[in-house]
Amino acid sequence: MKKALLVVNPSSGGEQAQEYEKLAHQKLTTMFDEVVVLHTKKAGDAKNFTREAAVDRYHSVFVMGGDGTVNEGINGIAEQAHRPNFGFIPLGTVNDLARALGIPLEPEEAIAHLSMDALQPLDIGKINDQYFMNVVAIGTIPESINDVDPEKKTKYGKFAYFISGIKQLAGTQSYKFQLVIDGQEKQIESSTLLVGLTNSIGGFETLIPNAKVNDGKLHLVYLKDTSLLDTLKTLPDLLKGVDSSTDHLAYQTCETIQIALNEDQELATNVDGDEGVKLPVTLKVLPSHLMIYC
Ligand SMILES: Nc1ncnc2c1ncn2[C@@H]1O[C@H](COP(=O)(O)OP(=O)(O)OP(=O)(O)O)[C@@H](O)[C@H]1O
Repeated sequence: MKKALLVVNPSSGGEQAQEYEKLAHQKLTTMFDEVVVLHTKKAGDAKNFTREAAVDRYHSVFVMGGDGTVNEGINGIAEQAHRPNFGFIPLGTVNDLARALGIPLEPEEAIAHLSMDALQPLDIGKINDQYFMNVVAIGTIPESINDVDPEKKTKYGKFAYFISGIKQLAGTQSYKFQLVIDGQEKQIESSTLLVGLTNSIGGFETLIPNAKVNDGKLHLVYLKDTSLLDTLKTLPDLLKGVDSSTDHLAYQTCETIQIALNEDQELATNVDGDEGVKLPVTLKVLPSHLMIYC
């Protein structure tokens, strides 16, 4: 008997949230013998619900919500011996994983698009004890995103991130990072460093065009900037999409990376759009760790 769990974040999806839930439930009942629906009430619920479903050996788990809910859903199953197939209906403002997988951004279309046969392996990343599916960002611009008021983020979406990033540029500060990339030590100075798993970062779908969802690689991009003028020089290269190092940006792929600050400073990471752990961090890729409905 095939059993599925649908986790719904009722705070995502606006006025039509209930209608989307009804449609998703109807669709899943055509695919599975039993469908259990659970609603989140707070941060951490989606992770707990999917973890319990993995322990109970569900065939598949689905989440409806923004990238935060998708990240939690993945964190719930990533460490389990039995990992149910994972699916999601994007209801957020950024939806990077949906963009990377070509899942329709329109919820009704995404629901109609779900099929038992449309499954593919997905790489996920691990940062210290936590999992991510899109990006770990560190430095001046990500710090400013960590400070965006969650209500504004929901209301203005990508635009809020953009404005906060631009505002922060005025006070660009570079950091001296100590990196160990696949065992090789490297000292760099940069305002902003990204480790991506997919081509879509912060809603910009062509930022790392070569990053495929199951290429078994982490994609490291960092700005070679130490002043506002340097930062501005990186923008055309960033907007074009990063597929090689330039005078202003560095790009390389790897499987593991350790990131620490050289000096005695505190810096938090941003993991899949939400504030994450502080440096130092160790990141690694878990190739094809999950099967995802796409
Ligand atoms: N019932 C609820 N009411 C209010 N907030 C909730 C509820 N359930 C979960 N949450 C919060 O929603 C967060 C996740 O939101 P998520 O990122 O999925 O949606 P979003 O903010 O609409 O999307 P995006 O960030 O892409 O715009 C959780 O971390 C939790 O804090």
